[in-house]
Amino acid sequence: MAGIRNPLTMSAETVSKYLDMRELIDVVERSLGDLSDKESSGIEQPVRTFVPVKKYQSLLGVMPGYSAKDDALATKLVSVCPQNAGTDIPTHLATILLFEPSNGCLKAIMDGEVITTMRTAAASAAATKYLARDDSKILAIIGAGHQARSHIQALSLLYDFTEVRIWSRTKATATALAHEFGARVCESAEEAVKDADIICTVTFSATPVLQGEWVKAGAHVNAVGACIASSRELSESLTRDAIVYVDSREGALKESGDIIINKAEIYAEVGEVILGRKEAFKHKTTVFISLGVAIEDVVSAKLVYDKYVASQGMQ
Ligand SMILES: NC(=O)c1ccc[n+]([C@@H]2O[C@H](COP(=O)([O-])OP(=O)(O)OC[C@H]3O[C@@H](n4cnc5c(N)ncnc54)[C@H](O)[C@@H]3O)[C@@H](O)[C@H]2O)c1
Ligand SMILES: O=C(O)[C@@H]1CCCCN1
Repeated sequence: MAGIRNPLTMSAETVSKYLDMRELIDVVERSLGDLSDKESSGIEQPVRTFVPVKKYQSLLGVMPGYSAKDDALATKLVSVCPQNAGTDIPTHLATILLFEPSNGCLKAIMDGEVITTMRTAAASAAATKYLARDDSKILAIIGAGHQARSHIQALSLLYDFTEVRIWSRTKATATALAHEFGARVCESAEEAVKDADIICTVTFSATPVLQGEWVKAGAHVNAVGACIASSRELSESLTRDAIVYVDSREGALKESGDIIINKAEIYAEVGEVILGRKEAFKHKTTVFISLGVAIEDVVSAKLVYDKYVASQGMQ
């Protein structure tokens, strides 16, 4: 059995091999429900710590969590370095340490970048399933990085889109991504979101990239990119007029500029909707503010580890 003296090391390639987006959407959906029901699921998840590295305008995030239901204990260490954009090094670098909860032994050191990219899109897909209209046909993506790609992949599994539109500040990256998916590149964010049913904002922007006036009544928005209190992607008019859901109320009140700067009212955690305790309002304009929560990484890492161990015939 892998233990403190010989933890498994799992590369991005290995992690990818054991992650299937459809399965991940189900697993992450369940974890968000469990997060909103900590008493019975036994989730322990402090709000993450971000260490600012001002000299390089970067952050180191520490994201620990435990799920008693899954008996899974892990922490993610994630570097956020926007200045890496355009280089060979990604803007997000992550490692996940998975522990054996019964004795504290380190079981695995695994790449966290693939999990971060995929589990974030899986969380948005789970929220979208509850909050968007079932007959959604037009998907608009603002931003053209890793999250843009994984969001198109995840949402395309759930909806039969007739059109996928992309706008990004750098046209070349939008064009390359659009080419992969047969999507349309737009000249402005406003053009991209016009009449869209589902909109995802997946940028590093610190100021609003989506204005409420551009959004069709009844559309659903996944706001994924603004994860610190000083950044927001959504205009005040949008968070004021839409029904706002978050992944973690505790996290959003500390980390979400879309909530804090806009003085937005949180209607519910998406987990409360998953549990059937709060309404979904599929036909009204809805916003899911995703900050990313450790429990999504914990359950994803456990899934990968268990599948790997089973495939190797290990205990
Ligand atoms: N909610 C979550 O769970 C979660 C998880 C991972 C990443 N994120 C966040 O999502 C965002 C995108 O992550 P990624 O991995 O795709 O990054 P990436 O570097 O791969 O892509 C970033 C995209 O944002 C665009 N961009 C950068 N600065 C911008 C600005 N000022 N205005 C408009 N567009 C701008 C870039 O052109 C690029 O298209 C980041 O802010 C990241 O922190 C959230
Ligand atoms: O939840 C996450 O994994 C990321 C970490 C970096 C900031 C955005 N959210």
